[in-house]
Amino acid sequence: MQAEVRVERYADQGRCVAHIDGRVVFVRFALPGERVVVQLDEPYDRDERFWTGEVVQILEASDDRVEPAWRLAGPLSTGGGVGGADLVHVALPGQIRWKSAVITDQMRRMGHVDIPDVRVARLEEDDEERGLHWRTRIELVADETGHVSMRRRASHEHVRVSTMPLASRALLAVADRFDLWNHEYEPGSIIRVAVPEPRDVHTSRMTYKALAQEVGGNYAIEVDGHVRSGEKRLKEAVDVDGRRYPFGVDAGGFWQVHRAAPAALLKYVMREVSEALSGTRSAVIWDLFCGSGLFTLPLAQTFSHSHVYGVEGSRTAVRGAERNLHVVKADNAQVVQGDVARVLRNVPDDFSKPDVVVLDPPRAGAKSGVCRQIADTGASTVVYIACDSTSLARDTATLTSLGYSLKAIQGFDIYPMTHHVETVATFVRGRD
Ligand SMILES: C[S@@+](CC[C@H](N)C(=O)[O-])C[C@H]1O[C@@H](n2cnc3c(N)ncnc32)[C@H](O)[C@@H]1O
Repeated sequence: MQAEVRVERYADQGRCVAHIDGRVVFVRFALPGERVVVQLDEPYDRDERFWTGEVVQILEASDDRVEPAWRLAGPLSTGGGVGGADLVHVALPGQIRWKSAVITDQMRRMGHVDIPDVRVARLEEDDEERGLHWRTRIELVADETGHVSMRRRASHEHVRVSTMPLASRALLAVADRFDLWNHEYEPGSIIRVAVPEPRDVHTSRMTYKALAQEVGGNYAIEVDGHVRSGEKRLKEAVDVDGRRYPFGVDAGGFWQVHRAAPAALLKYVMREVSEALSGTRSAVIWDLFCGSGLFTLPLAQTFSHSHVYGVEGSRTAVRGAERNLHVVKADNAQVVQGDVARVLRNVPDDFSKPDVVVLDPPRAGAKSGVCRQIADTGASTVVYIACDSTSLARDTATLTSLGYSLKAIQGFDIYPMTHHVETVATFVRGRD
């Protein structure tokens, strides 16, 4: 069924809200203010509280609308549907407005905090690259002929691809060198490519050949979790405030995907922690959900008279973090492997009263139990890095009910062309 609607406002998951006969419809590839024709997703049961659908025709376009720079990721009706870029129809400034509106709305409605519109920062070089070429990691699936492909939404169809416009230029150079797009794999296998960003060159000005040379052996092509080419342990470097932090990261493990995200997030987090600790010579800092130590290592090196207590669930990431700390001789940090909630029940006395807690949980957030454990320590500052603003808003409501107030909040557009956004919220103990 198709229907003509006036699009009203942004919703979650990259969709906008419209109404048909009083019923809510969540519309993909829409923008507020537009008049569009929507194809409703099947089945649209009469008893459903809301329907979902996708724009098939634009009758009145928003000023924020652009021609998708990656057609395959656009609407199904124009040959798209492969996913991975659900805001590809929106100009970059419009994407920022969208993300700011979503974070602000969720924080006000679910977090119950009275805040001005949240600022969302764009990352270095995204303007020049028009929001493309930022992914240092991609995942593809081999289609029935064995070629790399992406799955088309609402179908079992795999679409063979011959590039991936969100992939960094260094990654595309490696793909080119190995003729990834024409290679034949076992049908159904998962191909993951990871290429740390070369740091001392301007990648947009280099040929693929020169870039592949610059990358050298520091890349991984994994098939079903096994490295077929390159290195199992990748070398990442993060430059912040004139200092370079080196990290070894497992090829299949977690690392911030946007090539400029580690530096942007680290710079901001370090500033928040420095402010919180100003005048304190020796402190205890917790880094929960610490991965390979993106925050743990710089915190330990910068606050060398303090003790940093990291907690991480993945054994591989913990081993990586320990090795990373060892390489820079940061012996004032330790990383404990285990579920955060469980580990926090038995923290050694010396570290049980943190001054500052940094936490960077997965999409589901920290949840009320961990928020409570943090609040029970009496930590004066909590720096919460969130990849899901709904979870952040829910945990904000918990933290504020336990005596914290929101001191600062900023978004980072580390996932251009998608509805995803990273948010960093700083909470301090006590009321405003
Ligand atoms: C968003 S990542 C952040 C990692 C790190 N801060 C970074 O930026 O590289 C979340 C991390 O939490 C870990 N994790 C997820 N659930 C966990 C849990 N219940 N307990 C401990 N670690 C967990 C994951 O393995 C992952 O490394």
